Amino acid sequence: MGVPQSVAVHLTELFLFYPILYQGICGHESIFPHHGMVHPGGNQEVGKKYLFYNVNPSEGFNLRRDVYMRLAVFMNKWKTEHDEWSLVLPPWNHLYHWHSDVYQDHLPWRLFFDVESMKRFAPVIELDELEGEIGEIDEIYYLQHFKDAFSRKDWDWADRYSIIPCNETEHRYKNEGGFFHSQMWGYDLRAKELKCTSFQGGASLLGEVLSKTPNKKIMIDRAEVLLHDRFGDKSYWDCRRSMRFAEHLVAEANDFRRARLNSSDDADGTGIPVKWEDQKNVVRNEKGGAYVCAHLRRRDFLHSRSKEVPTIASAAKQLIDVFNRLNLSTVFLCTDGSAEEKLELKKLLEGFELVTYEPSSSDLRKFKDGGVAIIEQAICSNARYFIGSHESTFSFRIQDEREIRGFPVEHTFNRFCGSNEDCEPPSKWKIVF
Ligand SMILES: C[C@@H]1O[C@H](OP(=O)(O)OP(=O)(O)OC[C@H]2O[C@@H](n3cnc4c(=O)[nH]c(N)nc43)[C@H](O)[C@@H]2O)[C@@H](O)[C@H](O)[C@@H]1O
Repeated sequence: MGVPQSVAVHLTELFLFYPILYQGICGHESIFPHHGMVHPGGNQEVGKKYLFYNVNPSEGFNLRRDVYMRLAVFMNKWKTEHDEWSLVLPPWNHLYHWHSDVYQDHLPWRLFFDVESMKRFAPVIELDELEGEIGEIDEIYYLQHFKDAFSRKDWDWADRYSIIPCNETEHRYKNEGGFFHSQMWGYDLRAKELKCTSFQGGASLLGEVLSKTPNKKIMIDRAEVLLHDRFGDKSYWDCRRSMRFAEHLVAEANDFRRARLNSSDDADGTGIPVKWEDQKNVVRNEKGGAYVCAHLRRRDFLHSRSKEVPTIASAAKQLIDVFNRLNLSTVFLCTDGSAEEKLELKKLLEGFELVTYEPSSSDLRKFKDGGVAIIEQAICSNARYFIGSHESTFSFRIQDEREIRGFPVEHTFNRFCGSNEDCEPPSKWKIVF
């Protein structure tokens, strides 16, 4: 296959960091080759079955983490009687919100998360662990909401699904040569069958789908349609705690905390056991480095949630209120806003210190946009106080991390108000063991 230009430019980097992916890109036409039966030298064990999934391309990093959790919680239960199934982690491909120009396709989860830790909660496997030639997907279930689900008052909300005729304008698959093709994660994905599926319910409804199929490679596309079976219960939190950040990102965040914020786990009382399974509870007390963390979501939120997003002047005023209340004077800011917006905020916070994480270009190549976001989230997870953005999953994931560390709830569940200065505080999703 011809190597795409963006891939060619970064081959050295790929070769250094991802030898298996390098082989996947250059050695085979695709990870889903045209005549691919299971590769004799491949990694697949006899009798193993694979559940692949994919998410709507426009969704962001932290929403995708939430979709993973819906599936992982299901797999955690499903594996007790069906240990032949593994959940295949979809590689990260240049997301809509990743604005830097570094190469960021075909990224494995281990670049961002401690996958070994995740494996101790659910049977998950990276795509590149399947080693190249995995052949075609047998069946794709392309999920969509039942028509009228959100417009009828007398709607029946019971869990159910039904296979419906596929409307070609609603999905991204092309039927060619007896296969359904789609470009996915930078590969040409091929499937024998496409089943458009109206779906309503939690991820455990997949159990019915998997029990009925004789096939071994099933994909759930538009998996964000699946809901959490139970949001915020013990299983949810076990899964969430298993999603430790990759070690190199935690190390970078810790170096930054030490150098710029005079903060460390030992000094701030924010340490947690090395293994998530060893943590049995939290002791809630005032803790964290002597700084506020602010997550200020801008860009698409300025339009999609215009009433809930503060002006920069209002954000500065709200931060000064927090400083005065807590007797602090430093804010670590994470934002997807522009350099001008950051500068404006800095000027308005005269007399206080505004700190941001600004990766060098080599840091950015190493960590990618996803890694930078995680480093910022890790720094925020250890701040004395957090204030986030309304309905941003980026903020929610910071709140989770802080729950895991046992901050007082009033130091975590706070948000910037938009035009209504007396806005509703965020829901308090407290950790459960
Ligand atoms: C309106 C919806 O909002 C949802 O966003 P929301 O929940 O904030 O959170 P995410 O799903 O993570 O998507 C927002 C993305 O924007 C970038 N981003 C946002 N804030 C920051 C920040 O403080 N620091 C850094 N480094 N990056 C940031 C980052 O790439 C992040 O994954 C989206 O998932 C949906 O696609 C949709 O756009």
